[in-house]
Amino acid sequence: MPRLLSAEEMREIESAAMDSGSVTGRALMERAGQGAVAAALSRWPDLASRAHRAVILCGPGNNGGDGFVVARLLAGRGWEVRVLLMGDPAGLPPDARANHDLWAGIGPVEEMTQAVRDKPDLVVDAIFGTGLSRPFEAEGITAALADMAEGEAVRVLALDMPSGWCSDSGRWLGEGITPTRANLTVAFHAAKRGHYLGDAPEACGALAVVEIGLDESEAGVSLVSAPPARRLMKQGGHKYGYGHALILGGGVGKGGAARMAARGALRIGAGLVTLAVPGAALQENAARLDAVMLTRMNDVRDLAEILEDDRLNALCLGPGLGHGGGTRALVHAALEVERPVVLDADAMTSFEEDPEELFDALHLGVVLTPHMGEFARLFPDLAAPLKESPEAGPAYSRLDAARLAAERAGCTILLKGPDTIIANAESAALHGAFYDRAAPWLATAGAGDTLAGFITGLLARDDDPFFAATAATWLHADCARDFGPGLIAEDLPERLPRVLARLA
Ligand SMILES: NC(=O)C1=CN([C@@H]2O[C@H](COP(=O)(O)OP(=O)(O)OC[C@H]3O[C@@H](n4cnc5c(N)ncnc54)[C@H](OP(=O)(O)O)[C@@H]3O)[C@@H](O)[C@H]2O)[C@@H](O)CC1
Ligand SMILES: Nc1ncnc2c1ncn2[C@@H]1O[C@H](COP(=O)(O)OP(=O)(O)O)[C@@H](O)[C@H]1O
Ligand SMILES: [K+]
Repeated sequence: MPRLLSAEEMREIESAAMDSGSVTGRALMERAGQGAVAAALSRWPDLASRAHRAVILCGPGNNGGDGFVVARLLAGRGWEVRVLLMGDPAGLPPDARANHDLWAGIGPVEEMTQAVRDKPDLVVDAIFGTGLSRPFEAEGITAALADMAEGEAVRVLALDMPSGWCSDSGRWLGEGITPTRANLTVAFHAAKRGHYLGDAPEACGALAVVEIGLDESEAGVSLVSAPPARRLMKQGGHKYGYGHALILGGGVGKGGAARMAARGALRIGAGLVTLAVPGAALQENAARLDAVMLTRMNDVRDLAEILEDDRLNALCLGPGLGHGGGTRALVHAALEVERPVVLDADAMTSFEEDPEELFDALHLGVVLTPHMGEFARLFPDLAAPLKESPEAGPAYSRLDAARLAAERAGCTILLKGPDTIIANAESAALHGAFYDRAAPWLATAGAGDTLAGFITGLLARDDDPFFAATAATWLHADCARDFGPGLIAEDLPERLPRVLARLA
């Protein structure tokens, strides 16, 4: 899986390479500029066909240095280039200063003021990249940038990050200021976490990652990619070899969520799936189910009896289960048998008065699948800082929140959203439904229930919770993308065969 870096990890990789003597900062900066120009011309071939006009906004650090390189390269292609600098050239770090001086031999460096007015073909945002450490206060500059960018024909190219966005958290660091936006963001060496978190991906427009000659490393968190097909296919054997998932369902008229979860578990390859519902709801469920089996479960005693069959090796509680003491008792009974279990929706919310009661009972085989609202009920202190405007970068992120929650809960947490985070005590991974994996059709009722079912099905197949959660998330988004507009949650399990066949 590709790795997503924090600003600090990126700096460590750069310094290690420079200290080893394998590369200089100047060479890295030159390649960054070259990569950015190449990425822009490849995305917008009309810009490659003849010379155009560019305005380049350079900041006081090395991001600004990249901007000077881009200015020089475009001028070399015959472009008319206007360069504006925020701050004093004397304060630029050495590599940026060197590139400033090279540019100064070609054209003027204007002072960046709020009064920039222009309508170029390309605006290059090289104000701040990974070094943004304080709130972004340049309101006039962002307004000028937005003004220049207005209109169909103008393209905004952001170097590393649209300025003002925190590259660690994907959060906007300019409270009260209209956020910057780009049409294309070019990241150097590796994508940063902020390219896949919060609102930043939308602000980035498209994302291109360019090589600047640094070695791959194990630093960072994984960006979830396609799961290996061999772990998802069936290789002969008996249905019990693929496990038996038990999904708990709600009462009369409340069974849809659990039925979708059950169908998801079966489609993803659990050998057998049984839905357990109160006696009064048996008939309506029987009318809606074929391959999914049905059993009666009126209360926690019934559940304990059902669980005496230890072939039921993965459980799912939450979708449509109802809120309150009855559900809490069921969750305790399910956790006591120490089998892999997904706790979703009502199974989490039922503990909002006393989350510790839940945490005390959790074990390593559990996957909690909250969306942000549910997360805030179980981990109010970890969610609260995400609602406040960050004061400095690198800012606290959803990734940080999910990791801390996983540590506290002692299990795997899957924090849902367009940026889904999967974390346990050892690892974290991020699935970004952005760029070429956008799946906005997942914003539909019941999408989360099917995801819970997908995870449960993989747990029944004996996959470990972290793999089950990451693979299910990827498949879930792929089903949505494969279906496209018009998607409703029932469609998700029905798309799995196609998605799985393509992976095979
Ligand atoms: N190192 C390399 O070799 C390579 C680096 N590369 C490029 O460098 C970028 C990282 O460079 P960077 O670390 O210099 O950070 P950058 O984003 O330019 O900003 C730092 C400057 O902004 C200032 N500042 C911060 N916040 C502020 C605020 N709110 N308002 C006002 N000022 C603020 C801060 O001031 P300070 O906090 O130090 O006082 C400092 O002057 C990276 O994104 C990539 O583009 C590539 O070329 C590859 C090779
Ligand atoms: N805009 C979006 N882009 C990508 N994925 C999304 C988007 N909105 C929601 N999702 C995904 O859809 C699912 C919704 O789950 P949830 O909020 O629990 O819905 P429900 O409770 O209706 O089942 C999650 O997996 C979430 O990651
Ligand atoms: K930038």
